[in-house]
Amino acid sequence: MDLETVPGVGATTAEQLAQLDDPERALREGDVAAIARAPQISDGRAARIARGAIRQRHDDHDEFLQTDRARELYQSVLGLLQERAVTNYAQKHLETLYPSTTRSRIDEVRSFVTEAVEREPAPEILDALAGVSPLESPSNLRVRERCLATSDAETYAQAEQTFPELSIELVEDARDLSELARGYSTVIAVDEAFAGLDLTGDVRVLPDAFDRIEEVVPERLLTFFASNRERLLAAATVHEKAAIEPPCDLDALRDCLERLTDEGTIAGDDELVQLQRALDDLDTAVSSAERVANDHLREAIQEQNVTIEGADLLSLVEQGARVDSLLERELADEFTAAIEAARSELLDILAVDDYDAIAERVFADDPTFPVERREEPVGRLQTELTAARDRRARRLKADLASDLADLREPVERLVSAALELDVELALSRFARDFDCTMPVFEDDADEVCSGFTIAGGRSTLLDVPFEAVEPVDYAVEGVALLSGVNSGGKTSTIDLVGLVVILAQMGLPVPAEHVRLERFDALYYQEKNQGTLDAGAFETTLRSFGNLVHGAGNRLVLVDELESITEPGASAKIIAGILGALDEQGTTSVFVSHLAGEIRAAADIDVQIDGIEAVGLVDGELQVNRSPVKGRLARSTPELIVEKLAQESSAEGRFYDQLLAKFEE
Ligand SMILES: Nc1ncnc2c1ncn2[C@@H]1O[C@H](COP(=O)(O)OP(=O)(O)OP(=O)(O)O)[C@@H](O)[C@H]1O
Repeated sequence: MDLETVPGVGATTAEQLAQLDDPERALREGDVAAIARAPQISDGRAARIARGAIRQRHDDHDEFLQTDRARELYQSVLGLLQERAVTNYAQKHLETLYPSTTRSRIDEVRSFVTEAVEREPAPEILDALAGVSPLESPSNLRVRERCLATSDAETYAQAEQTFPELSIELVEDARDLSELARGYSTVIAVDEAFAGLDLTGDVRVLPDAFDRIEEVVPERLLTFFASNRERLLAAATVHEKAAIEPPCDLDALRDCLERLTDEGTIAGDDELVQLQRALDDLDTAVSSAERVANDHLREAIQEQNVTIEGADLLSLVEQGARVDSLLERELADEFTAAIEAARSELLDILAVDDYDAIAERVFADDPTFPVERREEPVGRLQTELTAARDRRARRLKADLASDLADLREPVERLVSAALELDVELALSRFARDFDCTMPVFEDDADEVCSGFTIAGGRSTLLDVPFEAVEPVDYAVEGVALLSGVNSGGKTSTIDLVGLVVILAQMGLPVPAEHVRLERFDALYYQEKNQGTLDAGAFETTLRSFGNLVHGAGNRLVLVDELESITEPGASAKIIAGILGALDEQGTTSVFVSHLAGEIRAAADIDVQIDGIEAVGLVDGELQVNRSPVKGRLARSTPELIVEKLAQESSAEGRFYDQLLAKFEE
């Protein structure tokens, strides 16, 4: 795949993307999190690139959202979806959902969503998802006790690429290798030519080292699993709680993780622990053994009455004989017992098998007081224990790395599946929280409909809790004016229309009992202006409508109180003209207006007027029927208040009757 063919990806971005492990997969699957891992690519940019790749796949090049308000509605929808995702990954992935004009893209998402909404968003799954995130490969791993050696410059360069964790050394002959073996615990020679040579030190000749990466650097796998432990365990729990078939044996995975420390070394091996402990305790164990022997001897000497014959005393004094010989003669048994006690103390503390012979040599059989260690056997013990520990650790690491190698690829799928589930659950939660249903597109249905029909629609964007939102029925084919009392819900109704159409064209379910619509090419939503525009701004707004009425295709146009841009008389004429042009094009349009009557009067066409009516005034509060009534110009709030005053029998009754009659003219 040529990355530069993706819309929005130039030469520099293509280079940045090429540094990913598998950029084609990331683009194909819309994996925003992976794309964002490329250098210099922000999350927002990654989402745009992923959307570009999807658009390219569906040959979907038209922008559906044509105005700021349309884009704002889309962002609100996205926000509601993202709030329902647990992982950062899913939040970003949801940004690849956009309102599309192509049937293949809408159908693709619809089939994904149809399955997703069946998923039960159980709290224990959501809890487990909190611990899942994409797997990471630790980048700063260094293994210092091992090196790789070659005599070939090309192999050297290749080794540097393949084994960034190891030092790579250039050598000429066996002597160089043996020299290296003094500085490293293990030297891995990769040239065939070194096989069969007499090499000293731990030098392994592995000409196929490049195919045995796990064996050469088992630490790479071990640290990968150690640093991703929590994510892997969480992803495993997600699979169990959601009853999804895992791509690997989860017990085997857990068992492997238990054999690893957080640093990527071996955990839970008794023998290794014993060897390490013996090494750590060696010095204190020897000191403790010395103390045992000397305490024993001190006690024995204190209790002893030594009778020295004159000849012996003379010999001691004249020949400079040491007290040792006296000790040997008089306290031989006690000395033997003291040395035995010291040896057994040492072995008890070290608690490792197979080292008795060396440990026994730590204390000499020749009687001395005080008893002191011999450094040579202590040093031997140190060397032998270290070698045994390293041997054991190496073997266990190799065994574990070989078990982990089988899990390396499945765990990627394990985590991906958990993250994808989060995307699905976000959609499922959205559909459940807002009682959504799948909309029906005109081109899916037997009966052709144009425009839209919403039954029992409830906006998710209102300033009241969703449970308190009153359902709205509204259908428009062609152009319509929407009239209604102040605060009756006119803006909220066209918001609902915009919201429903955006969701439907994203391929998502909509918050309504039933929705039918045509597949629109674009959404123009002109929000209400705050106050009259100056001449320049007025001209710009008019120009935007000029462009709109010249375009072609099935567009949806929603406009809120356009009359506020200029004086009422002129507004009514302008709106009537725009409606006429839109009607000619067959565009579906809803214009919210307080001047619906005046506009109809100025229009050349028979414009449909719908009305959001107040059904009465209770304690000064308007009671509103939120569903626009077809073909009815809604009475305004002032008219309702005048009517109420006229009905109340009062001295001014006649005055209010006359006022009311003015409204009915
Ligand atoms: N379907 C509904 N269910 C419950 N409350 C609603 C509904 N529609 C609107 N409302 C309430 O009515 C308020 C006013 O709605 P909205 O702004 O849409 O009215 P409007 O007719 O456009 O007002 P204006 O004539 O002042 O522009 C909303 O803020 C909301 O609290």
